[in-house]
Amino acid sequence: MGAILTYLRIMWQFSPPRTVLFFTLLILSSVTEGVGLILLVPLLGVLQDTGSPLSGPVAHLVSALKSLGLPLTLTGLLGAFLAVTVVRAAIQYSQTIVSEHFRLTLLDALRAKSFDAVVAAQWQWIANSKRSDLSNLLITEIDQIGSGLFFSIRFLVSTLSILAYTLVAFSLSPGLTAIAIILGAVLLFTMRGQHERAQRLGRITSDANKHVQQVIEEGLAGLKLTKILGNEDRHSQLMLDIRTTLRDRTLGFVKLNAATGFTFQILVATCVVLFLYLGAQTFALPIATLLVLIVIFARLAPQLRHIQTHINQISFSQAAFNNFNALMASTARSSETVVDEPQSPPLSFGRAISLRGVTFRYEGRKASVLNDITITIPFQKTTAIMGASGSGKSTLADIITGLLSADTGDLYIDDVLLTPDNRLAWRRSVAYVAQDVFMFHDTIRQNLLWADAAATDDDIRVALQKASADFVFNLPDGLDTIVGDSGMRLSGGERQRIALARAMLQKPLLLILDEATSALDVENEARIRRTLDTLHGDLTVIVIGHRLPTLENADQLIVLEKGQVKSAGQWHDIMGQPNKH
Ligand SMILES: Nc1ncnc2c1ncn2[C@@H]1O[C@H](COP(=O)(O)OP(=O)(O)OP(=O)(O)O)[C@@H](O)[C@H]1O
Repeated sequence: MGAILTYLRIMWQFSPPRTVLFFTLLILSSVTEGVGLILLVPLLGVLQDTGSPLSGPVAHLVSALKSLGLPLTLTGLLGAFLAVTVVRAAIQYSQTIVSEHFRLTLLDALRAKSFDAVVAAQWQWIANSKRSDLSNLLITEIDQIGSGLFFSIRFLVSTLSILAYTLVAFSLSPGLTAIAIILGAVLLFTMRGQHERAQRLGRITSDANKHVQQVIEEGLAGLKLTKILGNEDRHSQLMLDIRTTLRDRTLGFVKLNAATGFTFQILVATCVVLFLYLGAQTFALPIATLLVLIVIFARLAPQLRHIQTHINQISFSQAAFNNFNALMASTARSSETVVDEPQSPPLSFGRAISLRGVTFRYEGRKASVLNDITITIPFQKTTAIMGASGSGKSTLADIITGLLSADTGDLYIDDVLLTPDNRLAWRRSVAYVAQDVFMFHDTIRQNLLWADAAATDDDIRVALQKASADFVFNLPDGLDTIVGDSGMRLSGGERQRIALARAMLQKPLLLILDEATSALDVENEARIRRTLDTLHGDLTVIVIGHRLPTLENADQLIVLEKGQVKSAGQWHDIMGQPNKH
């Protein structure tokens, strides 16, 4: 019941007017259903020509029909019955469309909300998250929530129908209906163990779905390694195991639903037989009333069974809903508190970027990765950062771009302290090219336009030339060449040069190259070096790397060792040899 209330709350929070419309249609549908049923009593009376006195709501309805000028003949009553049925069908038609539209837009909003929450989370949260769990939540679990919503709506439809039938039955035979209500309540109570089982099955199926997503994503991403190691069979076996687990879980739930339906059908049929026997023998009801009660019970029985399976389905979807809530809570705690409007201008600077006593530790790690870093990156100069693998160079770059925030210490852009409020504005001034280049499965042009959607072909040409990536123009499809998954159809060096061109299109104030020339051959590395030379004096550049040729033209060299600045100064002071600048 708690889950249904939760779904109702979500519906209300999403759109109060649509919730009101949905419930209005639901109530109208039940009322017309009840009226149609009550109409059957005089109709059957006329058919049988019993002339037995009418009482309760039947009498009220008949006098209402009389006052409307409707003759209480067979034709008049059949006409009224047909009219009520048509109205009910029209209401049910609208109700189906309204509720499905409501459900789908609500689901869409939940998907967008969770995706936006992930995008707005701090980089460290994103880096620590399991990609496959996130995609499972955004695709499969949201679909599960959609099914929970669907069955909550069906539950409400069935409940109101049952209510309408019960009210009509009560007006025809209060004693008999009272017995039916008590028996119905006992039935529902005895079945509650099924709901707990459904909830448990929902939880384990949700875990199995996560695992499937992980195996599929990692399997596809690691296919090259799989083939080289000859591990195709191992991979297929892994997939088979997880598919079997998922199939067994799903089958378990199907069996649970089928068992619920089986038990319920028998119990309900027994009750109906009992009622009709009591109605005819003990309560001695007139035949018209008895016939209507038969119609009511015949309709009531499947509705009761549906309600059971609906509750099972809703309980099953509970795990997905809990995961969604956990994600929203976790992203809310780790959200970048950005006051800055996305359209505000990039944060500019004209003197230096300064880090003062910056310390940083990754969550779950005992030791700090960066310790008391105090450095200055001068405006329009080139700074090289060197250090052994794991010394903290990339982490330092992430702090400078504002992707990570220091645990202690400050980052100043000229005299402006970097805070959550101006972090986005600062990031718009920074271009970052990493060793692993990310590319969309799209054309080279679209990959470049990601940096500046308004760039013209001329802008693109200039950027490609600057980045020594004019090989693009020799490709058969030129800018319209599809790069493949993550740029797989290009060489590592080609990807790096396109990434550099993309950074150029951004027209940044600070360009960070994090091992960005590691995949280049000597000739292309020399060309990039020449590009950097032409940018020298116009752009502030940070080059992170191990390879001396790319670094040696820097104005300043910072050497990191185990997260600390080992030395900082001019190249020749540290390396004992002169450079060009
Ligand atoms: N997301 C993370 N969570 C936990 N620890 C991390 C994370 N990213 C990096 N580290 C750890 O932080 C340390 C510094 O990593 P970093 O990538 O900054 O080093 P680096 O100097 O750039 O190394 P390389 O030259 O090999 O790229 C390493 O010990 C690494 O294991």
